[in-house]
Amino acid sequence: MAEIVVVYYSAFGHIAKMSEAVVIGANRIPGVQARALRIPDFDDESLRPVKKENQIIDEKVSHFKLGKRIEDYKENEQQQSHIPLVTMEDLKNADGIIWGFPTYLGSMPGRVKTFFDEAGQFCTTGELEGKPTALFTSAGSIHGGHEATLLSSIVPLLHLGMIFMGLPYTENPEYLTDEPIGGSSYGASTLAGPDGEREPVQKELTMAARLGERVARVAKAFEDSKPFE
Ligand SMILES: Cc1cc2nc3c(=O)[nH]c(=O)nc-3n(C[C@H](O)[C@H](O)[C@H](O)COP(=O)(O)O)c2cc1C
Repeated sequence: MAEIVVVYYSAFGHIAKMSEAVVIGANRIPGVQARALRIPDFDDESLRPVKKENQIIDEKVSHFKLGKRIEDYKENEQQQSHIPLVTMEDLKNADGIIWGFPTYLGSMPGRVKTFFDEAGQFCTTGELEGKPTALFTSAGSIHGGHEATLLSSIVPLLHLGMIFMGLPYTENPEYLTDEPIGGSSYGASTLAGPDGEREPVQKELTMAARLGERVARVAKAFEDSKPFE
């Protein structure tokens, strides 16, 4: 059995929904078991990006509905509480790892970078080397940095010696479109909207599922090619 872990961070639930689709896709491959695991927010509330003192209510930023967002954040934290927290052991034991996180300032959230830094120990031990890996993200705006986030996030994965996989055109005709949807050669993505009200649409979820399927197929093939232990 090849094990796939979908490791995600999600403040408002969009990435959590995408992770469900990635798990479903990975589980389509016979002999694969996939599950989602969560990177929790910072324990220290002063480091969290979503907090009351950041929610300045002002005419200029009214389209972001910032006041409402602190309530959404708390609700989403509660809704995701049944998803187990990821550990370093989970990463070591997995045959493939798919990472999902929102776009913050055109790159990965600080909490996710901190988690990668903690996993930096594997650069020297090589325990993640050779595992297939992929990425998905979400962004408030269609021009908010989906591709910048995915591209820059490949870097730590390569430092860890993982084998990066994207989303090929031939398998994903959905992103050859003029519709305002996420998705690119670098990984799956969804739009949250400037006020966070948009939900992932079916085409984005379909691409997320295919990403899971693709990594799972390779992880299973690698597992099958290992010498009998
Ligand atoms: C600190 C912070 C920075 C953000 N930066 C961006 C950004 O650069 N571009 C963008 O389109 N959206 C940005 N957003 C919006 C997030 O991408 C959006 O909330 C996220 O995709 C929703 O995913 P989630 O529901 O899984 O948390 C930012 C949000 C926060 C809290």
